[in-house]
Amino acid sequence: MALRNLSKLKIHKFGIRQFSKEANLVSVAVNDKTGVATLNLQRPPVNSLNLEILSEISSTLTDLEKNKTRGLILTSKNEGIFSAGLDIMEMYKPDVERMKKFWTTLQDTWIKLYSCSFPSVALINGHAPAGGCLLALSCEYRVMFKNCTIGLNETQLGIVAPQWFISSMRNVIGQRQTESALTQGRMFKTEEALSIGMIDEVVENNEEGVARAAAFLKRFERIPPMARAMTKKYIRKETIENMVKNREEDLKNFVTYGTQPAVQEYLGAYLQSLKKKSKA
Ligand SMILES: CCCC/C=C/CC(=O)SCCNC(=O)CCNC(=O)[C@H](O)C(C)(C)COP(=O)(O)OP(=O)(O)OC[C@H]1O[C@@H](n2cnc3c(N)ncnc32)[C@H](O)[C@@H]1OP(=O)(O)O
Repeated sequence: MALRNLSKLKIHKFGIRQFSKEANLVSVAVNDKTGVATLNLQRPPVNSLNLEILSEISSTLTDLEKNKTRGLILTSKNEGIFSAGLDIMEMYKPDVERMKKFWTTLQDTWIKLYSCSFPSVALINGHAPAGGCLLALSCEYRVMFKNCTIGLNETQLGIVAPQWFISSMRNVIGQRQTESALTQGRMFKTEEALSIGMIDEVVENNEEGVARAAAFLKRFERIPPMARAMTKKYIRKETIENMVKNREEDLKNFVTYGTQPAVQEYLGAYLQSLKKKSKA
């Protein structure tokens, strides 16, 4: 078995092996022929990122790295929503110890995804606000469904995107577009995201999305993996090192800032507005 730490192995025809974690918040399918792993986010209802799903994504990335995966497609089982971003319940009226663990796990997940040696594609088959956008930006290529939205909307919630969120966006769309997008907390429609280079391709459906993601990964078939991985490492080095160097301070900032009464008020009001909308 290639991925020892992943449980519930099932062998499917066409050489696709399906893996699910015990808690089933993510599932992984590895194509035996190409070595490409598809990591599905599957936390109902909207793939919001809480401690548990982040832990699963993080440990899956470790397993994929150990098992010399040839490529990653990160997507959602819940068509229509890629990920609703960080689970606001982890930040609203938090238990501070859990809040720290949550943030540390988010940092770990980002470091692993941003620095993974294998090529990565986000197949954004639904809305991708905030933390969902961060996951997509951390991949090397983005393929997105029509009629969806993506962006770092933190300022709209009255919160501030951390430096490494900002860097992840700046490295894709540049300083000017990032400043404009983040100060407004702007969510981009698919076509707008394409026009500013936040995504690379637009697709009609899952079948086309998987094909386009696979076509991107195929570009590396004849590139020596070590040369590819080292080049990616050099290009992303500064962003990763800045984050790693400052991660204690980043954690401290998150807790201090996140627990401020004004921020709690914004988060509470935002949660209420989401709930009201879902009941309407
Ligand atoms: C403080 C330092 C910086 C911290 C950085 C934070 C970055 C973040 O990621 S903050 C999170 C930002 N996320 C959002 O703003 C997205 C909010 N959600 C949505 O816009 C929509 O839910 C959606 C477009 C993703 C999906 O819309 P849809 O109509 O399909 O579903 P809803 O009816 O809105 O939601 C269903 C259900 O899920 C709850 N929910 C939605 N998003 C979140 C979330 N991020 N965290 C927790 N819960 C969420 C929503 O309240 C509904 O709950 P109920 O069914 O109980 O009413």
